[in-house]
Amino acid sequence: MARPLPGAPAAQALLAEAARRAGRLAAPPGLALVRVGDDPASVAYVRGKARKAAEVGLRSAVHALPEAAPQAELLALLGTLNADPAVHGILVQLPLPPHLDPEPVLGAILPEKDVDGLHPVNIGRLWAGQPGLRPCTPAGVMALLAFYGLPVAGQRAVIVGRSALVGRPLAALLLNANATVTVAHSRTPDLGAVTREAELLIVAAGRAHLITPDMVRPGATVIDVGINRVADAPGQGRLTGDVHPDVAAVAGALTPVPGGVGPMTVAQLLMNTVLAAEAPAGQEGRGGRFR
Ligand SMILES: Nc1nc2c(c(=O)[nH]1)N[C@@H](CN(C=O)c1ccc(C(=O)N[C@@H](CCC(=O)O)C(=O)O)cc1)CN2
Repeated sequence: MARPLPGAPAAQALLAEAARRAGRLAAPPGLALVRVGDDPASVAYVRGKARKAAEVGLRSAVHALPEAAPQAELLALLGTLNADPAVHGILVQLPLPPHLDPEPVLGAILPEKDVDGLHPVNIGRLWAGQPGLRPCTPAGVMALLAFYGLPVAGQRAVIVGRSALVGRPLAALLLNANATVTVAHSRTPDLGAVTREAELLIVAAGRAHLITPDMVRPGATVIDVGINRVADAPGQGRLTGDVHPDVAAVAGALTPVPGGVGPMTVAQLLMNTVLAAEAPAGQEGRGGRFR
């Protein structure tokens, strides 16, 4: 059976490190959490981020705009937060309502306050192998692998999924860590032939149980980033990953869903906020602290 890789102890270690470093600063790092609309999942995620921020000694504020807020109102809020020296990190919870275009919104956040790592400057720095703030879930996956002492350098890594939030930045992080990386996606023919090559298989496709045991190389490390709500139980439904539970019989190590990568996303956000607060303004590219 695969070695289970629960996220809680790894997230706890990252949160403890964030708390230790936040405590060394002259003032608590400030995090602005921006939410538009009342999507229940987004409300819950933002609430969870604010709660964890308080636990590690960060100062956070939630800015909730109504569902119909125009783009100009959101951009004006981001301008105010950019100009506030007590705000070190700004996060706009995704997805935005359909009338809002995420590209100019994410691009309006100052790169040095972009604790989600989604500003084009930070994406460019990531792909150039330069210091910068990194997207939270992919950086959380790297932290999870490091916590469990799982090798990355020299590994044949396959990512299933090419989203801007997970698949693409994770490919850059793995490359920067000297893995040999393949990105597969919904139009990859014979997906199983590609995933069976992987010593390190990371799945962020958003399709419940897409990866079955026959698609996994025996002994592979499998990281399941999928969070799918399946309506096979009364009430809200049950959460399950992109990886079929039977993969545990083939893989060498496997993250659970829930309780795997999810908690790392929030922990990494708070670490990114501490990194942003540590870097003196304008020095984030040279100081090397965002690496
Ligand atoms: N601006 C951003 N928006 C979104 C991001 C992001 O990184 N930045 N990621 C996701 C949502 N997300 C954080 O925002 C997130 C998702 C899941 C979890 C988590 O801990 N999941 C738990 C299960 C929770 C549940 O019961 O629903 C788990 O996997 O164990 C945390 C954060 C999209 N939006």
